[in-house]
Amino acid sequence: MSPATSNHQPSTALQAHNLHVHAGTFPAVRNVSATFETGRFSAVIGPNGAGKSTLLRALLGLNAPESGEVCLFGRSLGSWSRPERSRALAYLAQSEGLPDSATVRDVVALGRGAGEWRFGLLPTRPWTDADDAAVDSALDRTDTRRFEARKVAELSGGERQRVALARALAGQPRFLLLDEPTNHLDLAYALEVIRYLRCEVAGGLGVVAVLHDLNLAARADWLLLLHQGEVLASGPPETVLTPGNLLAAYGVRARVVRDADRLLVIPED
Ligand SMILES: Nc1ncnc2c1ncn2[C@@H]1O[C@H](COP(=O)(O)OP(=O)(O)OP(=O)(O)O)[C@@H](O)[C@H]1O
Repeated sequence: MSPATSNHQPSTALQAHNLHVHAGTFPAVRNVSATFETGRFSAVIGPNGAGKSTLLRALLGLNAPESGEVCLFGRSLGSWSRPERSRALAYLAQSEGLPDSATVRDVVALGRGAGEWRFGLLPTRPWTDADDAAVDSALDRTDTRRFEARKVAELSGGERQRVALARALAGQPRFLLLDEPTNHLDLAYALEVIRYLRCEVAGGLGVVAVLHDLNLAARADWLLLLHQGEVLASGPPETVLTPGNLLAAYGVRARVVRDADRLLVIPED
């Protein structure tokens, strides 16, 4: 192949190729293909039971597909070692269990593998200044440094969510996959989480977030709309959040209006 026709660009994406995934015995994800880029805020949307969480878990390698493949940076996820994979892909589950008696700083340090020290396991490598710097940076970027010495038990739900985010960021992943990160958060905290994620995306992180609030999803760069386990639409918000797609996916009539630079979904039912 001549240099002009060869593709020397390394892939920067997390990709699903014709993915079929079962949840239990139920075919929850059916023939899904999608490309999630680094430096892009992608949101997975769709009604309850559409297969969003199942897809997210398959992208993380936590659910093995029945058929199809997940590739990270052009390599099948199955060929990545577990430590390699968990360094590249961070996950924020719907309700993150954080150790109540630990301090915020100790919890964020767990994102660097500090559990080995904290829980008396055999450390596989020494703790370094670079680890401290990564913890400091994650605390600063999530505005949690000011309560780093407090115990997790003393935090509000919104503060806990930011600490969980800081823990994930401390590991310096290439992708962060989040399952309903704004669940149980009030409007201000929800917007704040989206704002922190947007800053990380500007720094090159790939974000893939399952979101139920379509007006928050409208702030993403790219959307994947699932319906009954299949892709109903994908692309920039203005091409996905259309009255026709919303009716097909949710069975709800809605107007989609543009306010300044933002889309707003207004249900009419
Ligand atoms: N262990 C299981 N056994 C059988 N069916 C399951 C199992 N887990 C999930 N399902 C089904 O798979 C489908 C997809 O579930 P999934 O949790 O991926 O959907 P979701 O889009 O994330 O839903 P929600 O928005 O309600 O969280 C649902 O119909 C669900 O009932």
